Amino acid sequence: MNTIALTCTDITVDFDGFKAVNGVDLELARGEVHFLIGPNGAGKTTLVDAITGLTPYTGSVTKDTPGTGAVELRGKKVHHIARTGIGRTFQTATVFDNLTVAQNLDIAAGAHRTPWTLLRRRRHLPETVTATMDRIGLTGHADTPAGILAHGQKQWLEIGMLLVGDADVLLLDEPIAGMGHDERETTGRLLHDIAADRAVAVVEHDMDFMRAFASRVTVLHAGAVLATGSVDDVSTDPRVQAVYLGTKETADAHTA
Ligand SMILES: Nc1ncnc2c1ncn2[C@@H]1O[C@H](COP(=O)(O)OP(=O)(O)OP(=O)(O)O)[C@@H](O)[C@H]1O
Repeated sequence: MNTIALTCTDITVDFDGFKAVNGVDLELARGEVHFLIGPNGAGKTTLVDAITGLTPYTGSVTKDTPGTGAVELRGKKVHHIARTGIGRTFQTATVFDNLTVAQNLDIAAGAHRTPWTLLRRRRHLPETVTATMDRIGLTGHADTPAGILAHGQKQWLEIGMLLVGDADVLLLDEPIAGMGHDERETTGRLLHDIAADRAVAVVEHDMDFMRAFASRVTVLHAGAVLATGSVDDVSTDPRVQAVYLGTKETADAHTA
């Protein structure tokens, strides 16, 4: 039985009267790669923004950490939320282009070190850095400046930076955008590898990737949850088919 790491209850984000997210309930469980899908404007990114503290909302988000218990995240600052173990990537990787792969990971692993010691190349990297580099397939690029990595490799580095920072709930925004077939497969396997003892949520538009790698799927439409369940559950749901076939009126009728 997978344990719940993050619980969103009745999340609503109101932009001057427009509810971009409208009463969303969502549970992310350890051991699962949970895909958040939905048409453009469905509210996926806004929901992630709310969870990570970038957007005000009503409702509740609780993070459950073994040994610590449940903590309410609403009202906490972005860096406090990150410190509870919630890590996020963006569509455009946010790595330090001029630093090497190893240095990027070392910095993410060493929040307690001073800026000078962070920038100085170390003779021995911490074990967590070398192990993570191996895990994300970048050991051969340890001394490569992150700025010249391929797009996919940058995404893997960013995921690695969350791992060395001890994130155990990962929220990834379109991690395979711009990747070729082999990179996608590698990314899908990496997501399942890291989800073994973490909760991983993936905002995604690529339905083939979702079908291949989702443990669970939540479909958002017009700010609300349209369906949640296994790939088969949501694929055969007439409301979901209606949204993706473009017959929005049918979906609205089903939701009402
Ligand atoms: N700061 C904002 N102010 C007003 N409206 C916003 C703001 N941010 C997002 N929106 C609107 O909220 C809705 C949801 O946007 P959001 O980016 O969360 O959707 P999405 O499901 O992530 O879409 P996509 O798949 O295109 O990235 C959209 O209609 C968007 O225009």
